[in-house]
Amino acid sequence: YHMKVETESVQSFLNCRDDHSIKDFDKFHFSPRSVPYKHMPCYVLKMFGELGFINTWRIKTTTLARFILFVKKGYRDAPYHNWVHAFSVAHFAYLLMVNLNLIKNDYITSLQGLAFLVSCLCHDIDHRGTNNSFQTKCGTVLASLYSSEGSVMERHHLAQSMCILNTDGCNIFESLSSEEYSEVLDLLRNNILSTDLTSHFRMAEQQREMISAGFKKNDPTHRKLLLAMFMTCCDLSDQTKDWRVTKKTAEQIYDEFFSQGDLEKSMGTAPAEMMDRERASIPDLQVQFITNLVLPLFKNLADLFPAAQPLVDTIINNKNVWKHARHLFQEYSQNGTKSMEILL
Ligand SMILES: COc1ccc(Cl)c(-c2nnc3c(C)nc4ccc(C(=O)NCC(C)C)cc4n23)c1
Ligand SMILES: [Mg+2]
Ligand SMILES: [Zn+2]
Repeated sequence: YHMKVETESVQSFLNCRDDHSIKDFDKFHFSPRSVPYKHMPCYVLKMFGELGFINTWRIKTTTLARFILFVKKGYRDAPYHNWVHAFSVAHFAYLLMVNLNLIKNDYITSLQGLAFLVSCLCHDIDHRGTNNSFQTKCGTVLASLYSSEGSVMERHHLAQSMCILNTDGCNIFESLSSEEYSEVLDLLRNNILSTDLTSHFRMAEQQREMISAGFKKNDPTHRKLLLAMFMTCCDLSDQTKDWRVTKKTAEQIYDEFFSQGDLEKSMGTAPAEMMDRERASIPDLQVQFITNLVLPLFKNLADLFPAAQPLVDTIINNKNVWKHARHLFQEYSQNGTKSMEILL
């Protein structure tokens, strides 16, 4: 049996060498969700290689391959928070490093880049398709473990990531010195915890000030704020792709939200409006989310990196489609995601 698993997994890393069908893999407009599912592990390996991390940090390819497969296995098949989401988030980290030359222009060090890519890959491991307030409201096991510190799900994703690193043959950081090792774990912790949207709101103000005052490359606080900003950009990167991707993402997210709402109703608690398929208007919620969160975030990014301006333009286009969709939805208003079909 082990032979079968090993050969199958080795096979999954040979696919993308001869996959010439993928064009523009390193461009902002490329949708990582268009990569064939069975080629995704191989493309993760390719990203580590192209960013120079395998050589710089002396990572054994077999160890990296095994690590990637364990991370992939760590994701559940939730409608949105699954392995494909993790792959797309990691791909955007790769796009930022390649297109904004983050390491070459020493906005971040190579070690911070390595931790950034690994954090994105691991940031939602073992997500159950329910959010932090569900954990605390329903008193789940994860809430009993982490609710006193907040960011319940994010602490679980971090704990799961540490477990994988401590699994035989999966420690991709084994060749690092002890100080590099403790730094990379610290970065992993900060990066994964910063994907909690509610903590993003707290940092958004500081990020705004940092950008308008002028980013200082050797200011450790600026570095931390920048990495936190990058993590949220990657987590929301579906919004920077064309309408088809944005629409499909919304379908998956509200599929997950409405299932949580159904669960909360069956447990006798009233769900938030955005989780309630009877009350939520997806176009309205999306216009709000883009206006209040996505646009300010990517405008900050574009203020610091003008090469990111096309991302802002795409987000504005998508927001306008949602605005036009609003009246369409009212006309055909059915409940839940079914009415998404009317959007082309
Ligand atoms: C960065 O961490 C996360 C975690 C979970 C999710 Cl689902 C997302 C996420 N990724 N794409 C989306 C889109 C297109 N719409 C969303 C609408 C609402 C919310 C939400 O959680 N609102 C409550 C909060 C403001 C207190 C999240 C949404 N979202 C990001
Ligand atoms: Mg998350
Ligand atoms: Zn995520």
